[in-house]
Amino acid sequence: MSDVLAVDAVGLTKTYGTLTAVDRLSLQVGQGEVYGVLGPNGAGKTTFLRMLFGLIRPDAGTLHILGRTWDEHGIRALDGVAGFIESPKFYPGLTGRKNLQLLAGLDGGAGRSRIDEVLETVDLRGRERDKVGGYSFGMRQRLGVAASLLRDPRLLVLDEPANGLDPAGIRDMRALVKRLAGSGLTVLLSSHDMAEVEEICDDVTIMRTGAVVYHGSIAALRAKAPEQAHEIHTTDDERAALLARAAELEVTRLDDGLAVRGPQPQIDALVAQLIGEGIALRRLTRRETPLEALFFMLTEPDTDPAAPELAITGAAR
Ligand SMILES: Nc1ncnc2c1ncn2[C@@H]1O[C@H](COP(=O)(O)OP(=O)(O)OP(=O)(O)O)[C@@H](O)[C@H]1O
Repeated sequence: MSDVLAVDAVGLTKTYGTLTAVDRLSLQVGQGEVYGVLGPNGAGKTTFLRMLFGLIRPDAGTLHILGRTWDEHGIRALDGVAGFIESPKFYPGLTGRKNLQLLAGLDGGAGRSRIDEVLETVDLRGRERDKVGGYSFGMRQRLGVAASLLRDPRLLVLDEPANGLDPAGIRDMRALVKRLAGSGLTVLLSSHDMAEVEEICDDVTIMRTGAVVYHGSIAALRAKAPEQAHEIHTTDDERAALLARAAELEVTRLDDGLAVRGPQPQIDALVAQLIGEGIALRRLTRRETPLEALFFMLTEPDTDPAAPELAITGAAR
């Protein structure tokens, strides 16, 4: 595999008036990696991808894509790159296959011979002769991936590919991205969903209001995550809270019930103790996963990502 980075952004900045949509973003994606750019709405993910696709120009910073830059290479900066921003657009009155034929033609025709193969890859064989207007949203997203694959890219860029899909659509899209990643393709995807990035990506950059609050591997992020929190509802939440605190669990009173955070064996012991004390357990459910909890800590407006307990800011590679 070549040493050239798939994406090498340094100090990338984009402002709109007084708003800094992307603030000195630096990130490096190696070839063969599956890289997530994660952040809540408005974090600057799409703005970054727009700069990557040359749809807008950065105000500052440099961006190399497979070793090329927009300034030096123009549209050739996208050689070997494919993907889509927001949702892919197709002619609804034409079939999936016809749409792909048209796109392959626009791209110089090279992809025509790949149409069957890419339809197979995205699981649309059997539906390729149906009009796209009758496709589900998930099928259209997968057709968008098929259209990207026609170019036989080395780098696939996907902007929130599972956004707006139903649970089955999300499952299919994640499985597709994982299959593509497993084939050695470099994938850069944006998402607001920690669980999605955790499932698919090796490395992640987490953004909040334009700035990077974490860079690094999912494994390193996981090591920083707090313990799993559970929500418990009992016949006596007051006493249950006292017992949980005595067991050195972190306790938060909710409008209804308690949130307790701590190691699983201590939670198990608490449950046994509650029952021993004659307090019935009405419900015990897991709250957000530890990584989701960490994501909220890093990105919610009222938290300070530089706080010592979150001391992972600037862990850039
Ligand atoms: N053309 C524009 N003009 C003015 N402000 C813009 C423009 N494009 C983006 N912004 C602002 O830049 C910020 C970052 O937007 P961006 O779309 O990149 O965020 P995002 O992380 O992709 O979020 P979302 O998931 O909501 O799309 C937002 O505050 C947005 O309102």
